[in-house]
Amino acid sequence: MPTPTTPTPRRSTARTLLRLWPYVRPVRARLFTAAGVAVVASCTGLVIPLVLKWMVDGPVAAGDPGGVWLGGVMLLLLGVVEAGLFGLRRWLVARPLAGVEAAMRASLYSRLQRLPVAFHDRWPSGQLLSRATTDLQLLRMFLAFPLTFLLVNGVTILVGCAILLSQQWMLGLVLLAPVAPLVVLCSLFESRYSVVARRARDQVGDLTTVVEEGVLGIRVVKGFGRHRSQARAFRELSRRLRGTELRKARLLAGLLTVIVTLPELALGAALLLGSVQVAEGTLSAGTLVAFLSTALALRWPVESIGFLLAMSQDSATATERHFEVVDAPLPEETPGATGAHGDRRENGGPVKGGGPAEARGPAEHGTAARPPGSPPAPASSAHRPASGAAPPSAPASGTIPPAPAPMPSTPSPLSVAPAPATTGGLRFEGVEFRYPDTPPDAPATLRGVDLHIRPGETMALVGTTGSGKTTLTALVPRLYEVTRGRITLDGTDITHLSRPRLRELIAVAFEDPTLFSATVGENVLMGAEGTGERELHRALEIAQAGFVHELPYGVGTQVGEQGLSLSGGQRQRLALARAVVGRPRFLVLDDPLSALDVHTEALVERALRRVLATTTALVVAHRPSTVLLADRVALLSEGRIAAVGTHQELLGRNPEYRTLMSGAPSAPERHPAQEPGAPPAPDAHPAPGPVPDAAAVSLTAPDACPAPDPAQDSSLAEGGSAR
Ligand SMILES: Nc1ncnc2c1ncn2[C@@H]1O[C@H](COP(=O)(O)OP(=O)(O)OP(=O)(O)O)[C@@H](O)[C@H]1O
Repeated sequence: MPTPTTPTPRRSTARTLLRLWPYVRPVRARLFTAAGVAVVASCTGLVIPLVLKWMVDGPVAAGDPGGVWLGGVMLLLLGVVEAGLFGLRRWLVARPLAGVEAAMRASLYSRLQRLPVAFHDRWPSGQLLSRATTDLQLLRMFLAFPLTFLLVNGVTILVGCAILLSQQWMLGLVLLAPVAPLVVLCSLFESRYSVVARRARDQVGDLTTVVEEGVLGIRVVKGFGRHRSQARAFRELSRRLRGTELRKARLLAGLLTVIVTLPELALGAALLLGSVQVAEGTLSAGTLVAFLSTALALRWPVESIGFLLAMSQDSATATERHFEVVDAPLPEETPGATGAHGDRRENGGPVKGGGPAEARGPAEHGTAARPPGSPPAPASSAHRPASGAAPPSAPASGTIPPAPAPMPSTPSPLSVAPAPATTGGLRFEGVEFRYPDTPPDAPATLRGVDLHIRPGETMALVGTTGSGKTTLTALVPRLYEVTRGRITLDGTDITHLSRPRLRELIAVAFEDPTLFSATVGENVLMGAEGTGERELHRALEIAQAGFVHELPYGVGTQVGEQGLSLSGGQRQRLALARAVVGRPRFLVLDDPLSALDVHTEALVERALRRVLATTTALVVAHRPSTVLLADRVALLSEGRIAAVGTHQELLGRNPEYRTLMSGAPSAPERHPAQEPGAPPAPDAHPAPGPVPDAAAVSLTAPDACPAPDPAQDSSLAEGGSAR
């Protein structure tokens, strides 16, 4: 795929511009009519010299004032008609071309939304912004002006040349003599100008990136007093862009000089020759006047060719850049991926111990069909009692009521009965992941990750910074595609689910809580389309986001761009509310409480516990307090799951985990049995004792114990829960 630094190989200008046809097609009738009107208007202008010839050779020569007046009126009428037709052309194209620009922008934007995160990782945002704004403006201008006038002026020049030749073929040939050198010159200009035009557009994109970074990062720039270095970077890029624009101007000036000079020389020669012929009596004065008037009427169409070619080149470059994004391959959908219908739970999810929440019929769950060979559904996957579950009649109190009784139905994946504990839940099987820009000789970020989060279970994911936790969580909603292995949700490979379906099943709260320029309510409800006020308030309560009620307009308050008018902790709570508002079946939280104070964190944890009791969740955790939300903990180390167990188990037997949780700066020890990739095993040397914060950790001990999973490592099946 091309990137801003590796543009697509250049096609001819005409072929590149022809790619605009699908956008122009809907307005072709108006566009062709407008072009026809402009041709008529331009040719009307060419009739004026013929009327002049008639006047000079007729009424003027005969001293007939009535004829002269008649000629004058005819000239006036012709001028009015020409002006009126050009006005009509403008009116015809203005509205449809604004529509073409809007359609192109919409298609670009929709493509940007659908392109994989890996694409956005590689493309600077300024390059995309400039493609969506200035490039498209340029294309609209091209369709409105140069495209029409290339045609109009071409036809005018041809008709004009025919008139010249028919009036006096010898003078006509003199006037046409510069055509051959001009054609060669124009083609040379095109090849040189196209390179510089592309460079200029890309530099505009780079400049936009710097402006965007400077504006978005204004706090850092000011905080570190970096405005001078930012300004320097900006000036340097501006200087380069200026240089490129000057090069463009020089090329265009060179072309224009020749385009103006050669026809002027030819016109001078024709005038001289014509005057001699008039003097010799071989040419009438009227014919010479008409000839010169026609030649002068062709001056603008000829001289404008330089500008029109330059604008066409700029537009071809903009078209190329537009299609580099629009042609970028979308992530592949597995043929037959299951449906896009909603599976939002109205009555809660797979309630732990509260009944087979996943055992719901298609009437309740949409129409997704179970692929052949899907495992049969067992009676229940719940393995601990639901804590804090409210009865179905009172679901808005921050608790999630148990699911209704199973309905007899045709099974469908992820929407009916729970899969067996061995295959149900969220499972990573031999998952390997390598970022596209990772050098081939560098190790993959994730290397053979095997992890099973049982239905209804909460698994904490811990690991040193940069160990790949965020990367692993990003694979679940398919923000990136696994390089090898697979991820299953209740036994169904996520690549067999359509993306809308997958997004319905999984909610994610990222480490960096991005908010949009919208109201608080809109930001939260983004997590579940069509969800009402009640759910919104439930989600805000879970996330302990009561602060929104103190905002000037409550949930209707606009948050600034990227939510920067809110504190980090407030943004994080809104992001958490967004994740839980749709009562997702699977929840992926990337360190969701990192920006909260201890008091708020405890409150959020308490509410979150009730949500986690009804979902299958993977929670990236850096702190023991977050780890305690989980039933079990997985330690990610050097791209592999190095150990899985309860918090207490890992504290007892895994030195690396102990070090991580205690915050000790020393490098983690590693027992041979815990080499990366080795199956989790009990520590040969039991832990020497509680880590410094273990006592604090046990103070917030949980209210539920997960049942052991025989499918998991037997060493992990024993021991109590950290909760
Ligand atoms: N978009 C990307 N392109 C290339 N490499 C990346 C990208 N994002 C992350 N990485 C690399 O992948 C590795 C894992 O990053 P990741 O963000 O998953 O770590 P993490 O465990 O979540 O770290 P932290 O605890 O600091 O959030 C790092 O070495 C990082 O440099």
